[in-house]
Amino acid sequence: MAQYSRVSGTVGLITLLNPPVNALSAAVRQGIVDMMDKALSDRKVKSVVICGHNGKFCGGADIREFSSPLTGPLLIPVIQGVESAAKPVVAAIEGVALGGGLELALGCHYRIAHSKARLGLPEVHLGLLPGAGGSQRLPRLIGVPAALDIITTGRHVTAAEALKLGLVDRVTDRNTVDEAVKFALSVADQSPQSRRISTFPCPHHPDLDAVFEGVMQRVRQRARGALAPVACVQAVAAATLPFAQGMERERELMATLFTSGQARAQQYHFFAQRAVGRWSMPSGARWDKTKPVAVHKAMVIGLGTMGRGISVALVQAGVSVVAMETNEKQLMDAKQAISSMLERGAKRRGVAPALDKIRYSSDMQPAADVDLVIEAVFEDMALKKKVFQQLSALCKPGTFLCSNTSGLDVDQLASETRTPELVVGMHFFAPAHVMKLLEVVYGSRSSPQAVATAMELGKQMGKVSVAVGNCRGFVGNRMLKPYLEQAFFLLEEGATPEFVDQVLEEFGFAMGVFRMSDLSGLDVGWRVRKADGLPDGHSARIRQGCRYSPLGDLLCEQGRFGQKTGRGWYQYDKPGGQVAKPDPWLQDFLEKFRTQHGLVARRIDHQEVLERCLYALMNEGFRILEDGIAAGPEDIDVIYVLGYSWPPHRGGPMFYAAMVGLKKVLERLEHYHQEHPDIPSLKPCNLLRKLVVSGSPPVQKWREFLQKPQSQL
Ligand SMILES: CC/C=C\C/C=C/C(=O)SCCNC(=O)CCNC(=O)[C@H](O)C(C)(C)COP(=O)(O)OP(=O)(O)OC[C@H]1O[C@@H](n2cnc3c(N)ncnc32)[C@H](O)[C@@H]1OP(=O)(O)O
Repeated sequence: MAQYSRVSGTVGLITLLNPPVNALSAAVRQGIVDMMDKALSDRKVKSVVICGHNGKFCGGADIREFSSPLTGPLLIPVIQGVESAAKPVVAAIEGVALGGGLELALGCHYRIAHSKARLGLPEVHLGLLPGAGGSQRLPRLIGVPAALDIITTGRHVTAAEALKLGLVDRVTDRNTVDEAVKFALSVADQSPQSRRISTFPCPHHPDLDAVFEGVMQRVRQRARGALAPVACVQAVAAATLPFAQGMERERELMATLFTSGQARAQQYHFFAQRAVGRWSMPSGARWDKTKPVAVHKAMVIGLGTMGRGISVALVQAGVSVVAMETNEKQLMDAKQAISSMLERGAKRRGVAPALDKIRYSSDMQPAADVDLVIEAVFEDMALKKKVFQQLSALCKPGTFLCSNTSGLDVDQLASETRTPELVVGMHFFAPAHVMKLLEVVYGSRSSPQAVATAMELGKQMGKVSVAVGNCRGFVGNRMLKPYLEQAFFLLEEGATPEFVDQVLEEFGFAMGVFRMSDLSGLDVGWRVRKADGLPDGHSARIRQGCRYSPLGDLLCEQGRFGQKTGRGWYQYDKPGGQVAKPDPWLQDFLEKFRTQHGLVARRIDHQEVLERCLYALMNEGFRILEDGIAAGPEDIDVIYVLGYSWPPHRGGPMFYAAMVGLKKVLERLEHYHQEHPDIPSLKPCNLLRKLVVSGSPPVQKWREFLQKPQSQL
């Protein structure tokens, strides 16, 4: 809804009221219409101010309403009503003006923003475009290139930048509503006619065609098959037409996006990112019943790539850090690398680098005086255990002990300490100061407070933290295993790395499975597999009675560790080179391998690559839910979109399974399992069967079919 009052004698003040972000629900839209009528019919009122309740102008259209039939007045005529008002209307922008919120502000005749306000049109992240006139008014106000940038990236603009761009008329550090009221008084006698953006011509640009062409090319490259970014460019292109025609084009494009599965997927992802914050543990402990401990000082042990990124992320979150590394050369290199990362980050954010927040050590002693330790040494259980033993002896009571591990048993590490309840896994993703995902892994003895503290620290570091149970590979890497496995089997059966990667990249992954393996290094998984004992000789393709592909191991034996060695599944021009080229050596190697093992190469098509890789991965996701390692499908989907480059416009693997149809996924898995009975990951899991028998409920209902989560090893 919206509230109305008359202030300073002649200013009608309309306050949008829909906590927490004053989203433009049907009631708010109706409120704007009613309160505008009131202000316009009140003869004492000479000008109007629109503001938002509780320091937030407006977070945009109410996204929750998108999934049900529309009620109440439409946003476009509501904004047109504001723009065509005969009395000047001023938007008082505090907090955020996003999406429909900014579109409403663009319908006002003046915009006053608080210096800390953020403005933007982030609809592209929801699979949409600014469809309430935003794609037509913004370019008219600030020009096509700036509008294209804001609309296609969906980025938030600071008040300072907004002023520079001409998006707002004034920025203030004072009370924004008071300033807007003063401003409204000063313009009360002026006609709003010349301030209606819809009447502006689109500003001239010497080579608009080249601008659109360049942006469209960039957008298509980045979009990975997403429709919205392309539609955003098309909508802005229509701003060169008369306003009414541009609006019609905006409407057509919006209608296509609105009904697309992509918009549904991206809106699901929006809410899933928020849902994972409401974590729970097998004991019943929950996010809203557990208070995290504030972390002021932390120690990072091991300054390889991960330790450096973690240190930077902690410092940027305002935490004092002791960064520790025993190897002198590594320590020196890390100091330099961390300082320059901090300097670059500070420059980007327009602040001073917090170099004084970090100090370095070559021994463990400072651990005695910190609130939390993140161990980030090499992924080796014996080494990590030793570190945890030392920490247990050194740390003051109450210090949280966290391991940055990508899949090792957190319970084993905890058992090396006197305080297993204070031990959790914190699985960061490289580069740790950039990637948004954090898996927080609770062991069987982790206390709710340890989990709450790690979750909150992750949030403070700008991450989306997902609490997961303890099992090999946790959620992300556990699901990666059957996916990789299928890719290897497909090579054995006749596919090439280039073809498999092409299919997966067309699906929307940033990189296919083989390019990704080359980038992360083939030796990492090899070392883990060797520790488990590799099969050899005639049994090379069988492990524990099941089909096993030794291809990755054989490549590593040849010193082909991927991009860093210049050779892996592809060849590169030099070690560390970035351009992957098909390698004739590999082709020859695969042919010899097939001959040696009596395999006959067959033609493998696009559908088989997609189904075998993705359905095996999804099947493992169902198992993870069944085992209680993830509390719900949203947790898995957030992990895959934010950590494993799953395309956001496909929602995540569990959402995608529901989109494809659970029945179809089940049937295809049954088919492939019949063809390959020696591959257990293709055997459909019970939860999938149960969901199909129950009529394939939507993903939002799956939690009702899950057992209480529990830690399983
Ligand atoms: C017919 C269509 C016509 C016109 C086109 C217009 C389209 C749009 O406007 S689409 C919406 C565009 N706006 C956005 O994308 C903004 C989305 N929100 C955010 O980015 C953030 O929430 C925020 C920056 C506004 C605030 O961030 P923060 O303080 O970190 O809070 P949360 O993100 O946790 O959000 C709190 C709470 O509010 C819910 N919420 C936020 N925005 C919306 C919204 N636009 N509609 C509905 N609900 C919203 C959010 O889900 C949180 O609630 P839950 O924890 O219960 O999920």
